[in-house]
Amino acid sequence: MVSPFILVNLKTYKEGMGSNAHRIAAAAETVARESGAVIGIAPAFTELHPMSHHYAIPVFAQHIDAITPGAHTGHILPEAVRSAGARGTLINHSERRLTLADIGACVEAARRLHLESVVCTNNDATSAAAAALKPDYVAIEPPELIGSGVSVSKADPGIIERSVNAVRAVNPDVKVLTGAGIQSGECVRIAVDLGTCGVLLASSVVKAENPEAVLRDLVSLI
Ligand SMILES: O=C(CO)COP(=O)(O)O
Repeated sequence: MVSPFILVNLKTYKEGMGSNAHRIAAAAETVARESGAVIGIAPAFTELHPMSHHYAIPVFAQHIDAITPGAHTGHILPEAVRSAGARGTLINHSERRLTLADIGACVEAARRLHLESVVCTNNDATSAAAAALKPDYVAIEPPELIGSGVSVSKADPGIIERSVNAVRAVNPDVKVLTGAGIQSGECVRIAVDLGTCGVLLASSVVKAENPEAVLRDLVSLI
């Protein structure tokens, strides 16, 4: 099996800020090296540069705005994310929803700047729509399971399967991730067996007493 992509979204959890972000990134680097899995993190914007500077793991922004340099205030400039060392960016996370037009513009901006794009979706219809925009990844995350501790892999494998099929029907080059409640190697294994290339997750790693142990478990069945 090809090694899965494990992307850990640190959100704005206090357990994912400052020294905690360093602890999670160092753990990700160690477990990635040991296992051969690709483990990335999506830290707060203010942590992008420290994380990309100190660790040899892919670092993703949690969001970009579809703007170009100029007179905007309080926006996230895609060029700034790139120069802070990001490899890619989430777009349209359930906690940072965008219009379809904005999603399209963000995917375009990411492509122009050689940032990998991960468009988050909430069902198979939006997964198909996202795939039509030709991002690198579509990440299907049922919102009701996000942060619930109940794994999408076990509670709703059908939504993963339908999204994989929907994305393949539109554009087979677009890779699929899944997330919401992912917490173990078994969750990752089920997701990969259903045709995804990995998982997007947060709380089980970020809020863990021992993030390294959880990361090790996540890659244990690959
Ligand atoms: O929103 C998520 C990742 O972006 C999923 O969050 P949880 O892993 O906490 O359910």
